[in-house]
Amino acid sequence: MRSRGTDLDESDVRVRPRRGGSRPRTKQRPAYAGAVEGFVTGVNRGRYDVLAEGRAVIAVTARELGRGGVVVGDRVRLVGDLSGARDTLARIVSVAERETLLRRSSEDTGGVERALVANADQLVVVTALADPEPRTRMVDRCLVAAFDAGMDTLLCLTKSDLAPAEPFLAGYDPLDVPAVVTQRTESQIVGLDGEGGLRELLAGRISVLMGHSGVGKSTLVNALVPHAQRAVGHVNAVTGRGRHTSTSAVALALPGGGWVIDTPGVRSLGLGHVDVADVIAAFPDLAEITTACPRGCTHLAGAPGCALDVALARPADPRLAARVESLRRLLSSRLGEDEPARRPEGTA
Ligand SMILES: Nc1nc2c(ncn2[C@@H]2O[C@H](COP(=O)(O)OP(=O)(O)OP(=O)(O)O)[C@@H](O)[C@H]2O)c(=O)[nH]1
Repeated sequence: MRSRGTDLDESDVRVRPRRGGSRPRTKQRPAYAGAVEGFVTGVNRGRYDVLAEGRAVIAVTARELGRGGVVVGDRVRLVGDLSGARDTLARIVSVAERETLLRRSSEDTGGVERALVANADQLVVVTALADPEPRTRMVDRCLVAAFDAGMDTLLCLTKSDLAPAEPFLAGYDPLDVPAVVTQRTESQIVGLDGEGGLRELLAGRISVLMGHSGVGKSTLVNALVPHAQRAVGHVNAVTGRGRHTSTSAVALALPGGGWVIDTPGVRSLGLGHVDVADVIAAFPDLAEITTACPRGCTHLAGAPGCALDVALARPADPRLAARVESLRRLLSSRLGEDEPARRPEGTA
């Protein structure tokens, strides 16, 4: 897996250039003797929820780590009071190198980039088949963010009692994105248990759940994680939208091992940071074709000299055309925001 993001280790923090000297750094740097490892499960106004030595600890960060340097999913080292007792604080002194990093930009054209979740290996895009209507463009954009982050993807289609999944799934078949379909009944959630069910697909992994408000994400999380008590909202009958009852990303331990990281209902996901090559790398057959493209090729339909067009012009694998078309849909979803921002419910 690709490595990204902070590659601080314990000995990198607290090291300041020696005044008047530029002696090369040696291994004998100040280290935090006795620092213990922890896993960041939540971030709230500069305070971090960390699981360390089996206890839930609240921590702040060492000044050297800067603002926003630690996100949910980070593996950190901690010093200070690790008792987890009320009114005690530990201190995060280093952040381990990240295996993946899910990010968003403030805009599609660049803008401020923000780390969202570290070290997750799977992005689960949760979409209702109806109420609210599925939004392909937003799903595509979530997939692009996942591929950029080096994460696997999974589509979770909820509310199959309201609409069939097949028409929606047909659009993703060429991309080979796996999918699971769920439906809540009075007594259970169909698609959760058993072979190929959501529980199995999440087992032992660190999965980020992302989806619009009202798609039924909290309903799933509550079923997956006993005692999660994620607030379940109501979809407004007029707007078809939920109420953003979840407010910040939080990592919840799955009973059988693994984590789900529940994120607040996404409104927009700026993709200005995304490198096209990272997205294409998720499709090795197409990536190979694009090695023949001119430098800086956008790989969109009609891009001058794009090797994908050349490949399409030859009689080839009948699936290729569908794959190229779907990849191009993903790539063009990067351009322009998801939808014009709508006012949150209840505001004038
Ligand atoms: N018909 C139907 N309704 C469902 C299903 N799953 C959840 N719902 C309902 O959809 C509404 C929204 O569910 P939530 O679980 O709160 O959705 P959410 O995505 O977490 O929304 P936020 O908390 O606003 O982020 C609730 O009224 C649920 O009872 C389903 O499979 N079928």
